[in-house]
Order: sequence, then structure tokens, then C-alpha cells
Amino acid sequence: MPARRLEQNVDIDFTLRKVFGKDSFRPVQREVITCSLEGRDVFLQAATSFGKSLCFQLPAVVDFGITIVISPLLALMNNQLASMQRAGIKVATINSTTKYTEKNAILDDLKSGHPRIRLLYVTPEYCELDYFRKALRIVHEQCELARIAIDEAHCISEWGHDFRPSFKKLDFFKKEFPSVPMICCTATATQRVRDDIVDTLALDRLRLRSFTMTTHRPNLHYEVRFKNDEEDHYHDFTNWLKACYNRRLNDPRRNLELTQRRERVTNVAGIIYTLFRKDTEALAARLCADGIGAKPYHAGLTTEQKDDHLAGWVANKEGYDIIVATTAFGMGIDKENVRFVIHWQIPKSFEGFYQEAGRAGRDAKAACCILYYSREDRDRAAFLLGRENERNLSGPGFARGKEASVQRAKSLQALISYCENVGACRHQLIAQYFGDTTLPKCDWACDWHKDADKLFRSKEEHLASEEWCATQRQSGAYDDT
Ligand SMILES: Nc1ncnc2c1ncn2[C@@H]1O[C@H](COP(=O)(O)OP(=O)(O)OP(=O)(O)O)[C@@H](O)[C@H]1O
Repeated sequence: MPARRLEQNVDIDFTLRKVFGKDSFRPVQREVITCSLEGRDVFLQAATSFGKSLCFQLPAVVDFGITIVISPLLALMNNQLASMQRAGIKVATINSTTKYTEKNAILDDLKSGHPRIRLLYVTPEYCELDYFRKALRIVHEQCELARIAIDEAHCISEWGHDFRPSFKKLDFFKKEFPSVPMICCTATATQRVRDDIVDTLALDRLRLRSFTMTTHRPNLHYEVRFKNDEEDHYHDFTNWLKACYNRRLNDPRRNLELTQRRERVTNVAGIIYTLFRKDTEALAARLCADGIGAKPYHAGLTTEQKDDHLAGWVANKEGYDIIVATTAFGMGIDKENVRFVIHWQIPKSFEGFYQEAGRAGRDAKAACCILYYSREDRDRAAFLLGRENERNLSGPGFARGKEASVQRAKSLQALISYCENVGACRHQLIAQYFGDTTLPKCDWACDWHKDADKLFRSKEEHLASEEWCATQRQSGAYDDT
């Protein structure tokens, strides 16, 4: 294990200000960072936008040696990499988009045994490769393997059992390097998922320090809007958006601020999530035709297109105000002024819904999270999930895969109950799902608190009847979803 800087009285407040440009720690960040610098294994569960990344990035900067960050998604890695490079931190990634020469240079750095890179982002699949493991052994022999960070650790449990089995092999680190501390971060884990992560990574429960914080995001305004297949909710959304523009335009104080900042009235950054790739393209084109700047984002686009759409959106460029995305765009995306997240249909899991909604309001200012819910979409999502589960169960590891399928079905069912519920606070329903120990206080920040009667009436008025949906299901209406 490398020598620890903490033993040399490192000033983490200084690094926070000097390198990361932040004035002070958020609650609990200091404790987590100190624990990690002391060489303890840490499990951190905290709300979206809490600032979990800093809890492994700052130790990586002040400690000796290199931190390996295992991250599930390319967009997430690139997003974090860009912000650290801006801060002058020596950081790198090896993933499917890394050029051959760049990859070799990184591996050479590792094989020197004394890497100059402070943080290296890799996928779980890469951690399975023999030559990468060999390079890590060299670093470890030189006592320079400082820490292993697992970002979005819930993916171990959600995906590891079937379609990304490499997550299950991450116990390699504790088995091979038991003294190298690990830090696992996630925003979404129930008790079952937490246990699964700890077991999979072979962490010692007695030595593990767990921080489980609330999932509550008080500045997010949650709303469910009811619809049916006969209704096109496009105009409901554009009317809502135009009302936002008008509020900015007609409020003299806001208008002055916009002029001073030279900001467009239409610069209201948002994300719309759809279940299907084809919908991202069609919806973005429809919005553009109506003069609303929107770009699609899904796994089928070229890397250049994805980079261009993400960069334009992050830079608040005209024509890029809204990203219409599949779940390929989600976890870890950190843009501070996202004012709304719309779910065009019900997503496939409660965790996905919370993660995606969590892209909004990361500057702690108010932001809206609207989910358009119809019973037809509910049945489509269930059909889709069933089909995916069948596909995943055809491979090896049937028993664990089956359990994961059951959990996914439960998660969708919980989200359906959340949507159909017109008698409780949305913030409290979310906190209950994740097993928060205290129920959050909602300051008129959900549809039920704002107008419970209207919510009830809207459900009665817009949702298709269960009888009709059952007939549709029987006739196979969703089989070509
Ligand atoms: N102490 C701090 N002071 C001010 N800003 C901070 C602090 N810590 C983190 N942040 C900022 O908060 C934002 C969210 O941090 P981060 O992306 O790490 O969130 P997260 O907890 O990983 O969220 P998610 O699970 O949604 O990805 C970032 O822009 C980060 O720079």
C-alpha cells in the first residue's frame, strides 16, 4: 500500500480551493474524503448532484500513486475527464474510443511503476484484460496503486448479473490487492443492492465505512402528467416551455439579468428522455421545425455527432437547448443549469427515473421533472422489459440472471405505482422506495402538494381504462414495440 499523505498533515481545504475551485466542503464530503485517505474502504450513497465524484477525485490529487476509476459509461467518463483536465489534473481514460497510440502511452506510464497519471478511468470490461491487470501489478509492486473507485456502483447489481458480466469480476481488486482501499459511489441503491455490491466486490463488512445519505433533492419539482394514446402531449409540453420563455421575457428583473448576461430568452436547457431511438430523432426534428433548438442523442449516432450535440448543449449554444435522448445519456452527466427533465414515456425502472431526473437543477436552483404517463406506455415498457429479460436469460448464469429480471420487474412496478399514486407527496414516495430513514419535507415541490384535487381529476380524465388496456394487450397491440 502506498504511503498516505494524510499522515503528512495534508491540507485538503487548500486543495479543494486551489485545484477544484470550491470554497468549502458540502456536508459529509470531508468525512468521506478523510476516511478514504486513511486507507479505509468506503461505501457512499448520496443523492444525485451531491458531489460524490469529489470524494475520490480529491484524494487522488493529494495522495501518492494512481487512482483507478471504474465507470460504466463513456459519456460519464468523458464528462468527468473534461472538467478535471480544465482543473489541470493529470487524468486519462482507456475505452473503446481511445486511440491506439494514446492507449499505449497510458499503458507505458503504468508499466513504469510510477505513473504520472493521477486518475485513470476504465470500464469494468477493460479490468478483465490480462495485460491491464499485469500493468496494475507492476504499479502495485511499486506501492503506487493508491485507490480503486467504483462510480455508479449500483450497476454491479443492476447489470452484472446478465448483460455486463464484467461487473461481477471486479472482486479481482480485493482478491489481488487486499490492502488497496476502495471507494464505491452511487445515488441509487436499495438495501438489497447495497448488500449485493459489498458481496460482489468481496469487501469486508467489518472494515467498511458506509455513508448512506438521503436521496432527497428539494429543488426538484416532480410532476406526473397523465395522457393516453389518443392524445399527443407534444403541445402540452411546448405550451409549458413557451410559458417558461414568457416568464423570463415578462419579468423585468429576470429580463434585465438576461440582458446583462447576454443570454437568450430561449436558453432554457433541458433533456427529454424517450424509450426509443427513432423517437429522439423525430421529436428533435419536430421541435426544431417549431423554432425550438433540440438535438438527438442515442447510441446509434456517430461519435462525432454525439460529441457535437453534447458540447453544443453544455456550451448553451443556440439550436442545442434541448437534448432528446435515450438512456444512453444519463448517469453522471453534470451540467449545472438544466432547468427541466421530461420523461416522454414512463422509463423502465425507478432507478433510471431518479438518475435521469437528477440531471436537473444541479446548481441547486429550482428545476422541473415531468413524467408523461399513460397506461398504454406502461404496457409497452413492461413488454420491452419482458423481451429484454428473455434475451438476457438465454445465456449462462441463468439463476442470478433470473433474480435480476425479477428485480427489474419490481422496479418498474414501483415506478408504475408512483405514477398512478395521486394521494401522496412525490418526494416522499421516492424516499420510501430507496429506504431513506427520514421522510423529506416537500416545500410545494410536487404536483400533489401544489394541487391534489387537480391531480386526481387529471388522472380520471386522461388515463385509458384498465379494461381497454387489457383488450389491447390481448390483441398483441404492443408486440411490435
Ligand atoms: N464542495 C463543493 N462545493 C461546490 N460544488 C461542488 C462541491 N462538491 C461538488 N460540487 C459540484 O457539484 C456538482 C455535482 O457533483 P458530481 O457530479 O460529483 O455529483 P454526483 O454526486 O456524482 O451526482 P450524480 O450521482 O448525479 O452523478 C459538480 O458540478 C461538482 O463540481
